[in-house]
Amino acid sequence: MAVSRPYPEMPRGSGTDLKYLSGFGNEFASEAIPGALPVDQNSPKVCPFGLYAEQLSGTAFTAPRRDNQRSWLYRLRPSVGHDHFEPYATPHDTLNSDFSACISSPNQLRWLPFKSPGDQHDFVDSLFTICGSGSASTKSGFAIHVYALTAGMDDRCLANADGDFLIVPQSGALSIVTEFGHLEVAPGEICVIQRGMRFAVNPVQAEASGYMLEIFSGHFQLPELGPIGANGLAAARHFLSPTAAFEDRVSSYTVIHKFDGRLWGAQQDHSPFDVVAWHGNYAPYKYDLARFCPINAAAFDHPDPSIFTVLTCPSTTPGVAVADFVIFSPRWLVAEHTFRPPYFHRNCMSEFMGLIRGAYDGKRGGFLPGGASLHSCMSPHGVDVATFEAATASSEEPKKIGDEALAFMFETDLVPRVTSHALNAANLDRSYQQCWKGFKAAQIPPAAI
Ligand SMILES: O=C(O)Cc1cc(O)ccc1O
Ligand SMILES: [Fe+2]
Repeated sequence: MAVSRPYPEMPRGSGTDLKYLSGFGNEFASEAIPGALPVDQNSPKVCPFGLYAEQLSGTAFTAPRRDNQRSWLYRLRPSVGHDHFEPYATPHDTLNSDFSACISSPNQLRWLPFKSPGDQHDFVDSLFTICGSGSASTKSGFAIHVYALTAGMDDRCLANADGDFLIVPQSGALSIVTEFGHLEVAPGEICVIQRGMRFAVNPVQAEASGYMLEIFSGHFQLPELGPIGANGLAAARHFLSPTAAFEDRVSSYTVIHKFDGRLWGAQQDHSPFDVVAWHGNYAPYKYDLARFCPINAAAFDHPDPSIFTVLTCPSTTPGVAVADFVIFSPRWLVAEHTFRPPYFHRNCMSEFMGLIRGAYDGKRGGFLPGGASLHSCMSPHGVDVATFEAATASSEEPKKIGDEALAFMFETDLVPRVTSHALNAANLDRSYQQCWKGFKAAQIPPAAI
């Protein structure tokens, strides 16, 4: 059994003793100081210790009860206590939320591992958008970014008014400070920081890099399980939200605010992480992908990858996602008389893939940890020649895709447009097509014609 850590989450070897609240979408309550949380009501005339009550709404006030998300934060000072927002420039200008001027390419695209830009930079300054669709201002669409940071955010934080971030670390653990408390997220884990929440990302070691999906509409939810039943895939209890933690620190602090695709910065004279207690169902969370319980074919044929969906952001069309987060994690392949790797196909959805570690069973070479591929709507793709030949000659024995392999896919119904800096990047694999050259044509015997 790969997962042997005690439950709930215990300290993770980096000197932290973080405690988490478990469950997906629960009504949580947490206080860093006993008695800080008003119990009978949300807005007392005077809050305990003179704290300020503030609501953070993640859905419209009138959203149906089952979808409604909001939390109440009890803080040392109201979050409005900052100076004017001024435009905030990043050194490389590689963050996009408007894709109208970007190019949608039918070409199969692949990138070798993304490297950090070289100079010292933090999470925000390192953001590099690869592709996306729609726009933040219409609250529709998504963006896919990579990050590669070599510095902490010091006295700076980010809040994204444009949507939710799903962060997928690839190398280096992240220590994430949020208004709700602290999260530590290592490669093999993911975290979600929703719209509006202030947070700061710091590397636990010297560097960290990874991928990030941003959705401009809605929120992630667990996929329906249908005939699978009540259990399987990601279990709600394995999602972990932080416990309240605060600092009362006077400092020259910059609040960076991403709004309608642009970054703005405002100064304030204190840390924004001053929430002493909170309650509600709108809170960041993390999830250890090792806890995912995959379902797979037990007799024959290759199922569609939707069986590996961890989280989905639904569109308004039933069964169709703005974006799904899907993983290809350790599991047994046992299907008989079956081509076991991913089949050749053309998909009405678009597929962005990344590799956290190891090798992906659909590609023998070229798809590397920290790299990425994009197969857009109806662009044909599938295994390379070497993988095809090995799979058609392989034995019928059960085969384990072991702990060393972990790939993921962001699958979207929208058409991704690729930024010019991603299309012109030095690490774009300009010979990707070559991996599909050399398939021998099937031969129909003349007698069969
Ligand atoms: O293209 C890919 O590698 C992703 C994928 C995996 C799979 O098992 C079936 C279909 C599919 O698109
Ligand atoms: Fe695919």
